[in-house]
Amino acid sequence: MSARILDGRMIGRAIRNRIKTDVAELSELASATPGLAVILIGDDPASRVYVTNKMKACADVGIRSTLIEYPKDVPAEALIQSIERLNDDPTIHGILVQLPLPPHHDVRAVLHAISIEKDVDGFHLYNVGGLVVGDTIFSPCTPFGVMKILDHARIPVEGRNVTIVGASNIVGKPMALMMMRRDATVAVCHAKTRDLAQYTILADILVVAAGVPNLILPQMVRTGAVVIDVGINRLPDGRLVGDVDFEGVSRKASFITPVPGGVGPMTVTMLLVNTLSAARRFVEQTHGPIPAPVHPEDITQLA
Ligand SMILES: Nc1nc(=O)c2c([nH]1)NC[C@@H]1CN(c3ccc(C(=O)N[C@@H](CCC(=O)O)C(=O)O)cc3)C=[N+]21
Repeated sequence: MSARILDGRMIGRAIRNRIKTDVAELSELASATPGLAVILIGDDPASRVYVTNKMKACADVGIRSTLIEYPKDVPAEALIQSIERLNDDPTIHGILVQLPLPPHHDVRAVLHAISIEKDVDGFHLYNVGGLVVGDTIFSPCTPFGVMKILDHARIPVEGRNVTIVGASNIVGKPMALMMMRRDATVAVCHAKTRDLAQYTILADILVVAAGVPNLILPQMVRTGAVVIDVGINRLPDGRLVGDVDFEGVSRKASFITPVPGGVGPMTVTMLLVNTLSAARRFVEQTHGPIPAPVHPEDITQLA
């Protein structure tokens, strides 16, 4: 068997085209151009590249974005004040604090200063809790992007065995909740899991977000499985690879996401989706209901 490639750039492009239309419509209808504020603390070059890419993606669909930079030793109070100003700014609909923060910063305190209505990363406790009970305002971008990839390829989730490798707050745990919401049977594995293969081999859908190159080998994957690789690892030779042995596993899986060009571009796309959704919400709260977007299916919904 040779797996079909789930092309995150292509799916992302299709969604971004629709966002572009919706952004233009919202700008015209309510003169509210969606606005995203990105806060970057410190001088991590990788973070800078990610932030630049996100802002470029915003520009492509007509979302205004503002970069606010702080040195790594910015006092906590200054940071919180800056976030509070953005919370009160009617031209800003989404706020993103680029992670990881430099050491010594209290990540929780920073994330929880963000207004839940502007928390387009979905990292605030309220939105995490919303995900648990099924009525979140914003879903975290990476697992949200994974769901959109599956939906786009019409891969059913209900009743299927989903194994998630990685239990982080930003990928593994919210991924598990989204899959449970769709009536999958979910196993979550992590660094302390004994005999990982015992769980991965059961998976109809395998989502890997561990940050370990070649963690998933062909013998660990069931024939015909759908394999979603969330890992991003930079090898010493400069190559970017996921957590899955792509060559080997492609021969066994029915669908597979590549790295690069799989989940990564979808993460950025879902940030745009959440920012659009935040702007719509703002307009509705200040001016009352707005007509539904032109598209029959609401891209901002988790489904
Ligand atoms: N507050 C916050 N929100 C985030 O969403 C967030 C964050 N902090 N910190 C870092 C991680 C990582 N992340 C990625 C986004 C896009 C790609 C992406 O576009 N990847 C390309 C390749 C990019 C490259 O060449 O390096 C791809 O997979 O094709 C990857 C990773 C968002 N993150």
